[in-house]
Amino acid sequence: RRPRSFPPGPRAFPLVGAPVCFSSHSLVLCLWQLSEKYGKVYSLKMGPSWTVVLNGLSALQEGLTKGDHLNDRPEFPIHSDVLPDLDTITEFSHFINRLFYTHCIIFSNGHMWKQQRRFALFTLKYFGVGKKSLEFSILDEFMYISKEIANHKGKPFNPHLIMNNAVSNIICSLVFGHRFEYGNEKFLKMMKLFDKGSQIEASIWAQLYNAFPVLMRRLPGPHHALQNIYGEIMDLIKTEVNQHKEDWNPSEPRDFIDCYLNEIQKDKRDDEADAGFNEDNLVMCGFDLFGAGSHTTSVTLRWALLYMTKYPEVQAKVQAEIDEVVGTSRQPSMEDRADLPYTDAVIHEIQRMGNIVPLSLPHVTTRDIRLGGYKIPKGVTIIPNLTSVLFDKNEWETPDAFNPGHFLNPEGKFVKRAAFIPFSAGKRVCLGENLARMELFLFFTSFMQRFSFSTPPGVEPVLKPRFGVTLSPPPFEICATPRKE
Ligand code: HEM
Repeated sequence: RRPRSFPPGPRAFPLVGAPVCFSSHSLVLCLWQLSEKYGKVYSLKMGPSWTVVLNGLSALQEGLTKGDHLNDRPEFPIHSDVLPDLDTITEFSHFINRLFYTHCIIFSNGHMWKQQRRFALFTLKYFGVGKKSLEFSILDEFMYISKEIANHKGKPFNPHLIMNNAVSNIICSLVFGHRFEYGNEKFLKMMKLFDKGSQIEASIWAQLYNAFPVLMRRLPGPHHALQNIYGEIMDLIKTEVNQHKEDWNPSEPRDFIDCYLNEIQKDKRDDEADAGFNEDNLVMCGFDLFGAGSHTTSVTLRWALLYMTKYPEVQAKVQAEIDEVVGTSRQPSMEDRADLPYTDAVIHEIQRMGNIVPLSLPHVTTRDIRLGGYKIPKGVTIIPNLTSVLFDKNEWETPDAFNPGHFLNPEGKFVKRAAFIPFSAGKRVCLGENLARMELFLFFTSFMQRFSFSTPPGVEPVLKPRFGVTLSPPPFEICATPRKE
């Protein structure tokens, strides 16, 4: 039964909750449509637990940006509860499995989360997010993928792997201090494991596990493979940590791992700190940065290419602007952004329409609170429905159409929009927002400067998203024609 003074919502059935929202394909649509019936703040039962969904900019702002009562994450049994197969995993994986996800950035809470997040933000900034050094790494990486793309000689190819490789290498440079050749065995293994892991996380098995852990623990299925997959990724990161320790010089940190090793020493000296800086959490932080940072940016870049094939007139306008401002004799730089308002608007519109993290990540109430006039008790899961803001007809002139004009004033200057929140908002806003924005701008402008993209002859671009860990484009092939130097 719905608790008294709780927000309204669809009828809940015993055990299953609101079954209408159980199919992953329609979950985003379903949650959005329910707001038309029940209002901006409504509740529903997902499996056996109550969830409150926030819709529209003002409800999200009220929930996420005022106070710290929504700063925590709920616990997911699939992360913390699946028992490892002790015979097939290493000792280290076993240790990780027991602690799984309790102490890293994305799913940690309280003091630990604050310290780890603050450190990660500081370190990403130190190694160049927003600075020239990282800009060079991104532009350098573009030269590698540009060669790969040129090798296809205008023939159709699937850009999925190329985008993944490029973006993952940027995280590798920051965390490990080096990039990998695309054919490197270890790199390929890591990409494959992350792919497999996110497929399971996005499957109905994971949803069922989180809803009915006691039952799913006893039933066979792919959900049991997750811990081994993640254990293997952790082992790969651990190898990098061990290599770093061999020639680590505390006064000259080379990357995220070196800085974290320094922090571990500081934490050991300070008995009071208890901020969780230890080697296991270092590995988990690395895992989080890869997990959250590679797939998201790579999916957005794939949307970008797909939208450019769908709207060749927009592509031509972007290319004309880049030709005029940057020319062809040098690579684009972040300093060009202010002079490329149309290109910037197109990137923002791709992110709005791509809507890759449609329901953000879940939060949980840390105490009894009032939201939208309703009383919500401590411990209730909150879903910030970003889709309801990114497609709100009261916020956008043409919410369902691809229209870069949403981000341009009548003089053609770029304008910020409060309802542009693909990275969410508040204290738990995406930690990699600045990095992602840099990557998207530099990769996209470089693509447009060097190539023209089109669909293979006779093929129409399909923009219907696939629901997984993110909303991603369906697999597609593309032709890249080099532009004149
Ligand atoms: C286009 C690219 C990206 C999008 C759209 C995106 C979106 C998001 C969203 C919606 C959240 C949840 C925020 C919330 O809970 O309210 C999030 C969290 C997070 N993102 Fe991103 N993200 C992107 C790229 C990145 C990158 C490149 C990194 C790598 C550094 C990253 C690291 C993280 C982390 C660590 C969190 C968890 C933050 C926390 O719990 O404190 N993201 N992201």
